[in-house]
Amino acid sequence: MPVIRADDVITSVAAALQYISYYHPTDYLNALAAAYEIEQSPAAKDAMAQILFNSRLCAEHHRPICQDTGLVVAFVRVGMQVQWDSALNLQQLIDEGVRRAYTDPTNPLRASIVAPPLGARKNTGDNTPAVVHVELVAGDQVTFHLAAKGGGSENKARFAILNPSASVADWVVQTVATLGAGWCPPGMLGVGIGGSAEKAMLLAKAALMEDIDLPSIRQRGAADDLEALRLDICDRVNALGIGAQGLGGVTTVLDVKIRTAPTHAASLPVALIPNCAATRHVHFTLNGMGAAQFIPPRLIEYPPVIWQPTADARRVNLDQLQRSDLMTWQPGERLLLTGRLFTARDAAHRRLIELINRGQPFPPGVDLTNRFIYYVGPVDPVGNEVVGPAGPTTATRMDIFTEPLLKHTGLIGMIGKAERGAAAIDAIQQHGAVYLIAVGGAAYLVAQAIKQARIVAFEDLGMEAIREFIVEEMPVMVAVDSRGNSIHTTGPAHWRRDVNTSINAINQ
Ligand SMILES: O=C(O)C[C@H](O)C(=O)O
Repeated sequence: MPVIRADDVITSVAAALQYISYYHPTDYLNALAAAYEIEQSPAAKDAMAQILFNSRLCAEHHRPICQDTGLVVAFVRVGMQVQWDSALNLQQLIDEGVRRAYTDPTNPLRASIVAPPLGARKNTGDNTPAVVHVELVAGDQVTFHLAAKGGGSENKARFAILNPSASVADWVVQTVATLGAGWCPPGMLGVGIGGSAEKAMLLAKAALMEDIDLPSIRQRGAADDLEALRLDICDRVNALGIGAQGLGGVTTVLDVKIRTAPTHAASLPVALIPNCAATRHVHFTLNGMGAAQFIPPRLIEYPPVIWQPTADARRVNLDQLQRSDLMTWQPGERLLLTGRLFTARDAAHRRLIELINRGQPFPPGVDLTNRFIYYVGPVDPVGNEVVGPAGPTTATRMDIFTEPLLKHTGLIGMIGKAERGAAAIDAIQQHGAVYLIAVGGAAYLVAQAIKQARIVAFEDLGMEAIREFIVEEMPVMVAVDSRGNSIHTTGPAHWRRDVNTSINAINQ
């Protein structure tokens, strides 16, 4: 009877999480490289190039692909014949592995978990606890499927109980059309169909742990109804024209994974969970013979994509910028920013707005006059770094804070990722401000442009503290101009097409 030792679980979980923080799964890289080749939208192609180049840099330097190093989700299948040599329970073993991985001094990962979820929402400091699902199965080994799921894509999870005669494909396509780009496409869709409400969600999440195989299914033709459904959803979602980062383009999803379970005669539960460009998952098995080993991918097999800023990018000096300078910037225009900017995301925004509402001054060092806020929560630095990977977070969450900040602080622009809502766009237009985007999922590449970083306020918020960054040629794109025109509206509208056109494009 195999004995599973505590230390083997802890060591394997820690090694697995480090591994997926800097190595994209090969199937995802290959699928993205293929999508890059056929992409016709210049903006989307540029974003894909940044994601691919970032991936290579991370693999070379063993630093996280994305600043959001995720919430750890573990699906564990425990063989009923194994014995355990452990004083800790399975949740505690996995949490100890998470703790070690996220506080590893050679590659610290960002602690993103807050508890309790309401009220204080204090960062737990080591990214614990993980979300653990356990299934007892026949056999004499324990299989772990681990993922580090980004918050932006998890936020776009959706669920419905459809009428049994409704079309699942229609629901998925219509739902994806409402999600915006905060889930960082191009990625994957996990779909769970059947079971009960909670079972459908678990099926959708578990489906995302599978390798990408839709391109090979497309080549040989669907073997059953489920494969046909996957192809249909994939083609129709791609025909929406959302594209990489929501900029408009040919590819939004690289695969659609579906798992099903029997359900009640009255119900058709369906769950949808997207996975972002920083897709991270791995599996391993313990059988009593020691900890799992993870073989590094061969860098020589990485897609040979080197990203460079385009020659026509506008160079912007952030330290001499006036509101009036923004008026000539066009949606889709590429900029290289040099100078000083501030960072702030969810928790810092809440505090700034509280100060405004109470009529109190901002902390010393936080003067937003003629400045930009970058929505980011970076990874801690190592070695010679001034900051770790520092890609943008979803701007939409900051929409409710945008009008008061523009009105009361002299702020002239924001940098984030994904679209803005109508109220935020109105505020941007009203105040002659702009909204810029950096590429989500290219966090280590973006961080190369950050030359100095220091915390200036709310240090207790950890990664959510307000920092001052000095950047040099930070690559961004104008997403909403000072007249309120948004590339997230015009881009997808331009690239939307009927399904047949989309199938032809992908088959070429
Ligand atoms: O938390 C972050 O840094 C990003 C988040 O995953 C998001 O996509 O909004």
